[in-house]
Amino acid sequence: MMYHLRSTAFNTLRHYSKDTKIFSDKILSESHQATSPLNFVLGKRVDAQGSSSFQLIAPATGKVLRNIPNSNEQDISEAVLAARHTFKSWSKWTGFERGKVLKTAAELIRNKVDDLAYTEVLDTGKPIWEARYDILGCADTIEYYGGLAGGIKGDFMQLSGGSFAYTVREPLGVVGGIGAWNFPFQMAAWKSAPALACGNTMVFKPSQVTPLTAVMLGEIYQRAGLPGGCYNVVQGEGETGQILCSHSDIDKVTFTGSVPTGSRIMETCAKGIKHVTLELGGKSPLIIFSDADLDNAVKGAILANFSNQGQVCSNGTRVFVEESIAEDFLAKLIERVDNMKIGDPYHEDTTVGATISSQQAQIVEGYIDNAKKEGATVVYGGERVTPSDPNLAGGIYLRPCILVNCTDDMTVVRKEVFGPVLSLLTFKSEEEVVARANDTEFGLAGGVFTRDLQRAHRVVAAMEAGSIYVNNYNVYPVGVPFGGYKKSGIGRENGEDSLNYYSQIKSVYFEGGDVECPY
Ligand SMILES: NC(=O)c1ccc[n+]([C@@H]2O[C@H](COP(=O)([O-])OP(=O)(O)OC[C@H]3O[C@@H](n4cnc5c(N)ncnc54)[C@H](O)[C@@H]3O)[C@@H](O)[C@H]2O)c1
Repeated sequence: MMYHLRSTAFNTLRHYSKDTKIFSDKILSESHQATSPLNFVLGKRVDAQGSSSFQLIAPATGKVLRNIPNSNEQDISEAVLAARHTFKSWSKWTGFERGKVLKTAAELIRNKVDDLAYTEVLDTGKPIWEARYDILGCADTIEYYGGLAGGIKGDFMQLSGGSFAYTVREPLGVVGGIGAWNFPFQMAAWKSAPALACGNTMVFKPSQVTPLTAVMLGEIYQRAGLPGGCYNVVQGEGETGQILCSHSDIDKVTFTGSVPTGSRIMETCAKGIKHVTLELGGKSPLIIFSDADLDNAVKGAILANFSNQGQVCSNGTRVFVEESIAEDFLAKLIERVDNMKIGDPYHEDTTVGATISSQQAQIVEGYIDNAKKEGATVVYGGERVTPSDPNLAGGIYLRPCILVNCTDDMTVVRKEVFGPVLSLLTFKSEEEVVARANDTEFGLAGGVFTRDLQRAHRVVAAMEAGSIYVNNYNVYPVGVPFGGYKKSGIGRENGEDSLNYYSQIKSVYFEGGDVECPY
């Protein structure tokens, strides 16, 4: 994910600069984040008690920032207990009152955007303007759910003889949230805002790779008037996530991450018959017909592959280009990608920051090597770049990679790479390309570039995916639902529909006459 705003706003933000402040704010942010406790329970930062720990490494520099203890059963029980206790009162607030808190939080996020963005870069290595963009999008999302909260309501049905029925939309209880590392603040915001709007409370576990900004969101909610215990954070690796999902007092789990972890979480939740929402991986197709506006198609392909260092779940990494324009498309694509600036993510003009970790970089490079063995050709990039600043020597910077001579059966074309690797495939007919586009276990997103309206609608109708873009890619305006078909997930986030996944319906029958009983 995820760009919420229209592209004009995107360009404005891209050039918004506070260069002179960046360095000092960055240092401040680093020192604060290196020492303060990172669990958040009952409205306060607290240290976890677990005996094992993990390292927090800044992707931009490769430097170890600190060790963080894994939250153990005791830590999780305390957080869940706090959430359960506060649920009793929070769920009785009116939707309008809950909405006011969310709207205040959105404003506080906007006021704190630089601090949040610096910290997000520390965690992720993404370019600062992208981080700022993500954070402002989250403020919009939280405000959006603040607006919806007051309108959450049930139905009324008049029945015969003076009887009637009504429904009440009630919260589920305590929600366990688990996030991935590519959009850390967004995971916390997209899950907590609809959950809180419905009257639930939450215990959120960010990815161990990016633990910092989910806690800052807790402090913002607190300042906005959210009662302590409504939103709690526990830090830890997979084992901590497992304990959270298995806790008997968790009513629902909302998860973003890979398919194998999602499958394990679903299994765990099945034992307790818990509600579950899964936002999982993808291998999405982007189809470019010969009548498309070529410049826009090239821009779309870049948005579909290379933002956030290619670490975007909805990326359209299988780029199908109609054979007759493939050569022109490739030439324009290479020219534009060659303008991308790789380096210090804190610089406003950087467009490719650091890959999240050395392990992830090795996975990406493994896919590229394997693609070459299977017959693909690297026509651009794929190699490591060493920035001139020695401070960045420990970070991993990968040049975006374009592969040609690809076939549908290659590993790189079938598996989610989660890095900046575009596979270019060609096609001859609409029927052929739609069948090939759908030939995948995933169904998160897809795109089509064409000027032919009827064809656009035909292709959209035939594509098996949860989000489809026509003549653009990876745009996520606030309010538009997001989620996957097939193995890409269950449920939807971002949009009114999300409220259905954080609430349940109570139906009430009221008898207006005497009881009719045949016995
Ligand atoms: N569909 C979406 O909205 C979306 C968005 C972003 C990322 N993703 C997907 O996320 C993946 C990359 O993220 P990742 O590497 O962090 O994924 P991951 O599955 O390795 O980890 C995700 C989270 O699950 C936790 N976890 C690991 N094992 C667990 C267990 N047994 N029980 C409970 N929690 C456990 C991790 O600690 C982490 O917080 C990609 O597949 C990407 O497509 C999907």
